[in-house]
Amino acid sequence: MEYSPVCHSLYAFWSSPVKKKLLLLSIMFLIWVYMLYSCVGYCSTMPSLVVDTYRGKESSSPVKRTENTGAGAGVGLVSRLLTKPQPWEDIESDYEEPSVRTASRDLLDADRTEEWDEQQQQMMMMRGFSGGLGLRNGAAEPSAMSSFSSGAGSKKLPQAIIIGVKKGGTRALLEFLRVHPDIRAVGAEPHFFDRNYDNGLEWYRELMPKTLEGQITMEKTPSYFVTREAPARISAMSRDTKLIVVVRDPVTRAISDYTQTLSKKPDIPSFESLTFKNRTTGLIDTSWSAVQIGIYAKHLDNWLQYFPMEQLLFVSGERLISDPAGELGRVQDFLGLKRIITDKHFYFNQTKGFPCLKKAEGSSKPHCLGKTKGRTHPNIDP
Ligand SMILES: Nc1ncnc2c1ncn2[C@@H]1O[C@H](COP(=O)(O)OS(=O)(=O)O)[C@@H](OP(=O)(O)O)[C@H]1O
Repeated sequence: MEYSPVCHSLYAFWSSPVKKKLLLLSIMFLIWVYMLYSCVGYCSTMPSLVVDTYRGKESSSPVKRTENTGAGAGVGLVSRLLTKPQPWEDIESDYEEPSVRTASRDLLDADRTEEWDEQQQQMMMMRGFSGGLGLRNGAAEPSAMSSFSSGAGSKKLPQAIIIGVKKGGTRALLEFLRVHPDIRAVGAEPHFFDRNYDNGLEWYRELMPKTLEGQITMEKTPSYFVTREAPARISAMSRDTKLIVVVRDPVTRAISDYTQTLSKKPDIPSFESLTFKNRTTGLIDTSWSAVQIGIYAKHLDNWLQYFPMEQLLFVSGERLISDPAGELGRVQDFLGLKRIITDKHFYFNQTKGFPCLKKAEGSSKPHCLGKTKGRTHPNIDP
């Protein structure tokens, strides 16, 4: 047999117990790194412990809570790196459609400004997050680090969107849906098809959580329903997009909208005086956004120019409260998913006065929506 220096040094290496241990340790280290890599990927689709700790401390403004500056920004970044956006984020939709905004009173403009700041913060955070991880010029170009930290799967444009309506119960629906293992959703409202369209589809896709084969990517932005350009834009992204609209009695919806504004600006005029142009004749001011958003048929017409009725599902905001499992059953059917979310996922919380999840996604504890969902409405003359 021919003498081989390679075989000889390998033999010499293997016969030394210290070197043998070193080799084994290196192999174990490599396996550990591989497992860590896989786990990070897996964890990114798993409930988050990081965020749960602060989520437990109820606050009405999680965005402000975590993502402003200093340590908070750090926690926000880490949580976004390790987890998908969290359920039960109690972000509100204080938008107004532009036409409505012009016609509405100062108070609602101010209201929108406040919300706009909050949304901007959120978006800036998203931009900062993407930028820091290898995005150039807003184009999706994930760096090695981003691929590493966000794990398995790929980011896809949403196949289903909750497009409205504001104050209909959209947050409850999204958070209930997130319990389903085949649904992955963005926690915050991306506002892509109304405010951020110029950022481009790649920017939008980059906001999405990674999904595995067969999983559905979702988002909710209730302002889409009343945005004139939204149907054409969504159709241009994909004509197959499934659209979900949570509708609620338009009068209750208007009061809910008003209550939200009132909570931020207690000095606004009464609901009645904003509703009527002339109280004696009963002439309603349909240009007031709270009324305008509730003219569902008008907005729906716009959607039907681009999508067939079969691609739209109307969820009852009222039944979402009285029979959440029933409504969730309809939604799962519509999305072509197995009915996994059932009665056993919900319980009625007497204190909250609403159905809550026995175990929210991301937690083993029961969870209700935060205090900005389910406000006490002022008494309005029937
Ligand atoms: N389970 C559960 N818990 C709490 N609240 C619930 C729930 N299901 C539906 N709702 C109703 O959701 C209303 C808020 O609607 P949205 O989430 O669409 O609001 S927003 O447009 O995103 O700001 C909110 O309206 P208000 O009661 O006026 O606050 C609730 O009535």
